[in-house]
Amino acid sequence: MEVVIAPAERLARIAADAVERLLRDRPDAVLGLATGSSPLAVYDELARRHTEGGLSFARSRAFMLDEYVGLPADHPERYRNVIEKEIASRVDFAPGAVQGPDGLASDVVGACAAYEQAIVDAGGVDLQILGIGTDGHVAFNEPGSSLASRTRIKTLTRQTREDNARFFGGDLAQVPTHCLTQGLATIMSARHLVLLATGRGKAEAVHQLAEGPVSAMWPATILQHHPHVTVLVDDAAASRLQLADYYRETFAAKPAWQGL
Ligand SMILES: N[C@@H]1[C@@H](O)[C@H](O)[C@@H](COP(=O)(O)O)O[C@@H]1O
Repeated sequence: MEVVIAPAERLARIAADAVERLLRDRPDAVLGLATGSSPLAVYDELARRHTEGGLSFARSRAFMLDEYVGLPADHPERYRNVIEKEIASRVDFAPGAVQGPDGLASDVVGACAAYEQAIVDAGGVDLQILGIGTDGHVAFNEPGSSLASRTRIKTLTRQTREDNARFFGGDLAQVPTHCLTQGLATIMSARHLVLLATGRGKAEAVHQLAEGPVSAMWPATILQHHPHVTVLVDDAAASRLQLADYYRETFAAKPAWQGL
């Protein structure tokens, strides 16, 4: 696991560099897109590079991590609509190239199995962008999630619903109680995981992710078993890392050609 500590604007550029390097090398690469506020600056940077630098997504495909259950198709907080607004509509993905779990499916089990199959049929995710919840969840794999889980329905914790109430006018009652989410094993199947976290509120989760024991109580800790993980954090999110100095020295000495 590589931990990079840098100001938030630089983190977004570093993540965008990894996406750009992948797409220039393999234009038909498969991306994994996350919602939440953490990746927004990365999406801004990618949209800018598309407009100003000719970075093309036309041959690529993308899979979303998760989706609320039951939000109407036109609800602005439905993750499919959030991803459309924040990145898909700002670049040149082909129609239908961005997929997400169907939070309105009547056959939930079938929809989750179909989503897993769609990812496999696409050849798997090459680069997965991730955020992390304050309780250490990734996608919507809440504490207690099976470390071997696949896409399925989950009940959201009160903590996550409170964290996300800000997107629903601060009204907890408007936040859905359930979601469909890629499982931890699904996420672990992606070839490169790039996780972004900023702010002191994420410091404990980031410490557990990088330095804690692997445990379902901090679901993100499963990433310690992945061979290619990049954790991009600002000073505040890094404030509880025991090995922060080592991570800083290592990244400062890293040759540019290595990329992430
Ligand atoms: N399902 C999303 C996660 O994918 C995201 O990582 C998390 C953190 O969000 P933020 O980046 O806004 O802190 O929020 C939600 O729960």
